[in-house]
Amino acid sequence: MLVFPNAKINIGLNIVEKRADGYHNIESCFYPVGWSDALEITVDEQFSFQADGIPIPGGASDNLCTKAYQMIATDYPLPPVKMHLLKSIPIGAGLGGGSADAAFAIKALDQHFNLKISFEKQLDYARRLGSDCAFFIPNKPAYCFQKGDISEDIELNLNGRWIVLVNPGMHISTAEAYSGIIPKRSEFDLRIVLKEPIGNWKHKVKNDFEATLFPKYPLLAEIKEALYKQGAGYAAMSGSGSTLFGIFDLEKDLSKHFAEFVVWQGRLD
Ligand SMILES: C[C@@](CO)(OP(=O)(O)O)[C@H](O)COP(=O)(O)OP(=O)(O)OC[C@H]1O[C@@H](n2ccc(N)nc2=O)[C@H](O)[C@@H]1O
Ligand SMILES: Nc1ncnc2c1ncn2[C@@H]1O[C@H](COP(=O)(O)OP(=O)(O)O)[C@@H](O)[C@H]1O
Repeated sequence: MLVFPNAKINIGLNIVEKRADGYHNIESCFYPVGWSDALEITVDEQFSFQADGIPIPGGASDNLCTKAYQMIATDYPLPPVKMHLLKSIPIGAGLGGGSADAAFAIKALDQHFNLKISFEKQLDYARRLGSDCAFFIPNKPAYCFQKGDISEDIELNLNGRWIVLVNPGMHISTAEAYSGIIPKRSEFDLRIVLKEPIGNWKHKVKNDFEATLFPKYPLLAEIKEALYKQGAGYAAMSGSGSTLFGIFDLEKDLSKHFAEFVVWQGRLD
């Protein structure tokens, strides 16, 4: 079975408070984007995990795909499989690529082996692998809160708009990014602000990681500004960085403009 785990962006990311378990409660709109990996799962004589494409830190046993398989195999009679991942989504980039791989592995194992794991149980498995992971089970625009692992539907439809993602290549660790944050209550209810026209978002829809990461990595702020100069209706950093995104009304090829970086662009759907 072949699946294509896709990335997400965070449209607004408020870090509201530190929790007793050391994690942070957040409020964010998660939105799926088309930048994807490819994950193939086939029955084999013994379990193996192989990755090609962008090198992934850690070995096969550390990979979230392996962890997803082991977790499901503890509860269900799964045959050994070969998992082959073609990695394309940049790593440590705020795009949730590892979480997407894990969630798509859960969904693919369920479907391929007809395990009939309920939707709620798939969410629970995903939550055990990472805070971002549950979003990728339904994989549709959502308002996510608590650790980012609880969600409600959001009325936000950006279908047909053009998105440009610019990844300058630095790997920012999520844990390190959170450690520099002083949490605070959000000024605006994201669910309400996102109903306003996109042109109103610039000063209201904020990613709290920008305030600590932009001074440390000025290039990130420069790319965001460049996206606005190119006509983005809204531009921001995704998650804990280092990817910036710009949302445009009309198709705009910025691959040459950002030639020194890794760029993905396409239509939102
Ligand atoms: C910042 C966000 C925003 O969507 O995305 P990324 O930038 O990683 O894509 C997420 O909150 C990242 O979620 P995820 O990458 O799944 O994080 P996890 O593996 O659960 O946690 C990694 C580390 O980040 C910190 N962490 C994570 C989530 C959270 N709500 N509070 C935290 O403090 C913890 O230190 C934890 O040990
Ligand atoms: N399949 C995977 N793809 C990417 N990273 C993975 C994967 N499995 C485990 N990891 C680990 O997760 C870390 C970051 O995950 P990733 O989802 O790419 O970043 P981010 O949290 O910024 O979205 C990597 O440094 C890597 O060690």
